[in-house]
Amino acid sequence: MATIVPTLFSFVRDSYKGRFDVATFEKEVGRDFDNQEIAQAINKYEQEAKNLKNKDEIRKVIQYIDLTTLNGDDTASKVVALAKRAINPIPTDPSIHCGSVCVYPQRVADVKKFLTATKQNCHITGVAGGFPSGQYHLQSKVLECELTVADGATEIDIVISRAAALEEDWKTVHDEVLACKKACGSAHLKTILATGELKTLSNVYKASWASILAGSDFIKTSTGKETVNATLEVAYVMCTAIKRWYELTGKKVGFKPAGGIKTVDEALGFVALVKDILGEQWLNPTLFRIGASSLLDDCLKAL
Ligand SMILES: O=C[C@H](O)COP(=O)(O)O
Repeated sequence: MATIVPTLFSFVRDSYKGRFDVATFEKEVGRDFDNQEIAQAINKYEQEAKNLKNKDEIRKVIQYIDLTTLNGDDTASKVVALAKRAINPIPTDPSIHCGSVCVYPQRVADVKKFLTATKQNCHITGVAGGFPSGQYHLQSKVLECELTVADGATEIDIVISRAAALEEDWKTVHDEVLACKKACGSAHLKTILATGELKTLSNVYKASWASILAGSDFIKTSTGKETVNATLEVAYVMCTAIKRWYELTGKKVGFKPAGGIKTVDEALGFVALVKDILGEQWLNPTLFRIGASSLLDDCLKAL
């Protein structure tokens, strides 16, 4: 049995690899979400967040953070200052560091140069692939992923085509993510669904599934630039998709809520949700990140 189970897992996983079959996709994603059930679960996570609020959990939250700046006026000195903060977010405790520093493609080389010069390590996330609108030619999305990895990004955050998603063209959503995944090489790919623009929870589940099938290492809620960003409701649906994929294939896909998460209380709501749906095994920076530009400030205040 011990040998049969992994073999079965890899058979299911390999049968999905690199191809998109519309009928199989539709069969898998044809499910409804019970809004009342989700509302009850969210209420529970918000309560649990209060119980989780202690210094140990806050220190863990700091380690989940992809410390982010995504502004038009970002400069080399600004992203280097951010990288220093990501490497040593709690000045009195050098053992703690953030998950990564997250910047625009043109600023990746600045961070890499600083890390090389100072012989320090930190994951560099580059947002690429037409972030944040996704309204670019696929060739340019792919080239942007390649250039950003060449500049030193170890993780790439791309965003799906909402145009294709809203037109129910899930094959295009899948194929674009697959092309970007190939362009990333060994860099980890986090695929942003921009859930605030997907209109329905059913679309959020379908976008999750298309992105997972295409080989995303993580799925991420939002760019931080949509009107509505990370919510516990979409997190519930996305984590349900991650769980289903794990049950089918034995493969763990990470989860990254991002955008508008500013307080420890909000962050701990996502921690409670991940713990409930995916289990403790997901609660480490390999499988769980929080994309945030200002959450660290609130964490340090609460310590
Ligand atoms: O990916 C990360 C987000 O862009 C950060 O959003 P935020 O500035 O609302 O924290």
